[in-house]
Amino acid sequence: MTHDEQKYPNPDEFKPERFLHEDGSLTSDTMPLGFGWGRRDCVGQHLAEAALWAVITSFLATFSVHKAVDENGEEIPIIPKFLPGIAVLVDFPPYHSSLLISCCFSHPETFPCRIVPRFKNASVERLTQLTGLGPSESVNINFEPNADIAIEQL
Ligand code: HEM
Repeated sequence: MTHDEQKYPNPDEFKPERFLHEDGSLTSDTMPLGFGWGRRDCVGQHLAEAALWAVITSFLATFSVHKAVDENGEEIPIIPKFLPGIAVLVDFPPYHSSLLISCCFSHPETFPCRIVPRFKNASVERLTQLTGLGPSESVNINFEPNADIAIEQL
């Protein structure tokens, strides 16, 4: 269902822009299938979506992600490869019983990348605060969108 070519052309391609209008605003397609449907659908859906939104947007506001570079400074191309994995969903009586076992190419193979802070002169502690994952404290650092500092150099 999530690979319906009518709705999602080239469904195996990673294209987050599928879910954006031309002006960059989000479409109403929230792809809710992963949470089930009907009277036993996931009660944690809204919490899970809000938490993921907060984590991912905080991360992307703080860091940019780039291809890794080799010893000659050339970008290493990413060839997406996926590995099979098993997802099991079991539902118990008396409500209804079902067993779904899904085996598909669901896990991306690891690949090298470069995670670059968007802020100049920021320590790991300050960047952690900015993601909202560390202790909060007022921070005052220069915003520099193109700062090219690899995180391992901090
Ligand atoms: C990305 C995160 C999550 C995914 C993909 C997910 C997915 C699912 C799915 C597929 C079901 C079964 C729906 C069905 O039987 O049709 C389910 C049920 C459930 N989920 Fe989640 N879930 C997530 C996060 C959470 C969280 C954060 C909570 C709790 C805070 C939660 C609590 C539950 C509960 C209690 C049920 C059983 C509902 C029932 O049987 O009436 N889930 N979830």
